[in-house]
Amino acid sequence: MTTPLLSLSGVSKSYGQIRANKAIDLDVAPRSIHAILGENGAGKSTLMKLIYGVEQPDDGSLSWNGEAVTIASPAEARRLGIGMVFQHFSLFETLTVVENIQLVMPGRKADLAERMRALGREFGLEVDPLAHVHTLSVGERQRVEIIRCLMTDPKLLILDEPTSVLPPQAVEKLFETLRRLRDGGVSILFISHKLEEIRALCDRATILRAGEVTGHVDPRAHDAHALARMMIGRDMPDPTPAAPMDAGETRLELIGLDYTPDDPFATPLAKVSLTLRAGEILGIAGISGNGQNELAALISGETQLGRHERDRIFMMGRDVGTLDAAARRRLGFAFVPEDRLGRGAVPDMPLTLNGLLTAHPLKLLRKGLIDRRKARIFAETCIRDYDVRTSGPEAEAGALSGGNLQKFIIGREIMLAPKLLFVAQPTWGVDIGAASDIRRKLVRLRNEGMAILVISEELEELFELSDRIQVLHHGTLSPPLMTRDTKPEEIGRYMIGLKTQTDAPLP
Ligand SMILES: Nc1ncnc2c1ncn2[C@@H]1O[C@H](COP(=O)(O)OP(=O)(O)OP(=O)(O)O)[C@@H](O)[C@H]1O
Repeated sequence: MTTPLLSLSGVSKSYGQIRANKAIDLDVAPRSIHAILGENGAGKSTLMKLIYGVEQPDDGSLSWNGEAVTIASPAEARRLGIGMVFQHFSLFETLTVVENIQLVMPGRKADLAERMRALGREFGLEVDPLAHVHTLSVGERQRVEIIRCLMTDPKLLILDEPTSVLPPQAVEKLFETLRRLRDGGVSILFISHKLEEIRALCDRATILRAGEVTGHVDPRAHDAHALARMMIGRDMPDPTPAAPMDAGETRLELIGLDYTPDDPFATPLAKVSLTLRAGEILGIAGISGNGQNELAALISGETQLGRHERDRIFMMGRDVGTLDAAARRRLGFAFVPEDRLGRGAVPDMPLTLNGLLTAHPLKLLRKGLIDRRKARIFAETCIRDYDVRTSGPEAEAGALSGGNLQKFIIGREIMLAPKLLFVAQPTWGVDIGAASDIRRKLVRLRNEGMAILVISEELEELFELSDRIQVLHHGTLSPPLMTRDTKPEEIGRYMIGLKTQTDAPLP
């Protein structure tokens, strides 16, 4: 048997009472693409942090090419030949690509640019080294991050949910790159919740459940259902069907909304119109960076229109364009932002107080003071009903795994029983079991008469959820398309701009 490139034996890590990794054994073979699979909170990120030297194991040992090692820091990991591409990019927008590389790597600009181009050609990672980062698409930024790692000549590359930020075309390209890297002698550890992707890409998979390894398998030999069962220990439920509904009252209306942001890197919006009624889910498709953030800020009230701008944004029949977020919430509006830790929650506050952030109108305050008992019951209910895996309501939001925090925030907003719910990327980073629960809940709420607006980059998700879909491209919105009469390819044509706002939808 060939010596594994990396081998973990009996590795454990606890955070206080939580045993995030329990006696993990893992061998990563040379020249392999190895998936790490598991529900939210199963311990995947913790394991990667141990391998990259961000955290130290409490117990167990690691070996690299057959020799025992201690990886005391990320710098040490890089010296060994371990690179990590993070989910959140860490590039400076106003610098060029090569200037960003220069920050972490010695060398003349011209030489670095040449090495970048050579790596780009070899691995299909084309990016112009002289381009400013703010002009790059998400896919290109990710390529820069990967190139930056490759310049240190790693033998093992760790990618934490790299596809969650990419449009479908870019995913295929990334896979091509990863296969070439493997063939060139690099091993890859790949974390993803998307089982079909793992089956298409990876030669091996290790499955974690509640911090423990529950299996090492060849993912190509099992279908997605079987993998899901190993991960969550049960079968996936079927989706809830949408009940036929009569058109209800209009709860959200945008009429010819134009918006020119102050930020030169933001996307202006032009003539955006949509109507959303009670008992309906409207999906907004599109590749990120086409105005999603700007539109979300205008609808949520984070951005307000100038005083002279009237009759552009209506909620529950009221002109709300100039109202702030709190005033819109008082009308029965609730919002789950895409950015969970920045806008959705305060990381170093316990869940009880994070619940209060938006749920205080549910009489969780008494004479201006927090009613601790009620606030606690609210957080406990949310944790129970939305299957948030955490030590309890006093846990800090920042200590939850990404997917579990998402479940808490969605639960908190739904518990407000809003008339109009707006969810950006409802299942980002959420495992497949929890994602299907969230979708079923949204459809049930729609069946009960809630109006729901969903922004998502995942077409499959929008097709499962939405009654109608509109596509955002370069700050303009396509006409509404009835989901049941529309094929994904047609949405795809709007996504890349082959069809435009003024083209009539197909009959
Ligand atoms: N800094 C921390 N402090 C306390 N608990 C933590 C910390 N980091 C992780 N945990 C806990 O360790 C467990 C494993 O978390 P981890 O982030 O490794 O899961 P994950 O499998 O990567 O989940 P996800 O798919 O949601 O990202 C969770 O219960 C989490 O709450």
